[in-house]
Amino acid sequence: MTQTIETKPAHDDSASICFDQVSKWFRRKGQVVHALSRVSLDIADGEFVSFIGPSGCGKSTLLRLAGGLLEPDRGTIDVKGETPNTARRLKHYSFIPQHPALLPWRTVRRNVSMLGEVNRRASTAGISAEAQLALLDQIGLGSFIDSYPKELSGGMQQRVSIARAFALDAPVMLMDEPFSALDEITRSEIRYLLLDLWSQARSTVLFVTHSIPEAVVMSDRVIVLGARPGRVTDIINVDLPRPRHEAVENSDRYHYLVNEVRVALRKGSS
Ligand SMILES: Nc1ncnc2c1ncn2[C@@H]1O[C@H](COP(=O)(O)OP(=O)(O)OP(=O)(O)O)[C@@H](O)[C@H]1O
Repeated sequence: MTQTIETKPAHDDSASICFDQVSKWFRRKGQVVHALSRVSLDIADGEFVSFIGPSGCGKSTLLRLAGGLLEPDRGTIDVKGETPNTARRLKHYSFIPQHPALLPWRTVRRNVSMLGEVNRRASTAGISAEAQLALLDQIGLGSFIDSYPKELSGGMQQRVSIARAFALDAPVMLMDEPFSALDEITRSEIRYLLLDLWSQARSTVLFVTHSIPEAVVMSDRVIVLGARPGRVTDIINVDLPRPRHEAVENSDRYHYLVNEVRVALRKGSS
């Protein structure tokens, strides 16, 4: 039997993003894939929420629906009082994809300023040029601002992608497995850097990951999805104190929460 979990009553006024009974089907080669079933979820302003679940359970689809790149077949999504489409036009979003997708002919500095230049005519052109340089410094790229992407390691390129997203200063950030292409040491370093930047920006974050430890370290809540069709099967509140640094991974509470998510995932996929 499918289960729908509602965290708060639908359309909580203080929520930044509300999914209300959202379902999505895809049609592929004459077959219908039921990607998401009746997802209801309220995400608070400034909350960091992770989505975790088995491959194909609809995590990226949820992100694309929230970002207005797909339309739900049933249900509604509200982003700061707007439809996702309008929110996209109002430049409410920034996005960190799995692969950095930098422009090879632009330096680090000009990759980071790029989206602000594109949005110049919108009300949100992002942070100032000086603030962008400070951001690059904070993320460890201060000596590489005039380098080209091909001169950087994969981890450094992903840092540029993160800086580019934060430079937009958008109220909602969508992150689709942003660390999955990185080795474990780089991944761990960058996740805490991202948390530092987020603690200053305080945007609302929807973060897709396959990593249980990562979901726990980063999030205020971990949303566990089950597959066929994709649906919310559990929600784990992460009450670890912030700011979080690597030491949090030594705490008993962290290990307890990692286990909670593991058990929820097992339960959701059985
Ligand atoms: N554009 C599309 N056309 C047809 N089917 C699609 C499309 N996008 C997604 N799907 C299907 O919808 C389901 C959910 O896909 P989605 O990519 O959201 O899952 P996911 O949880 O992000 O997967 P993964 O963890 O492997 O990245 C899958 O069965 C997928 O094949």
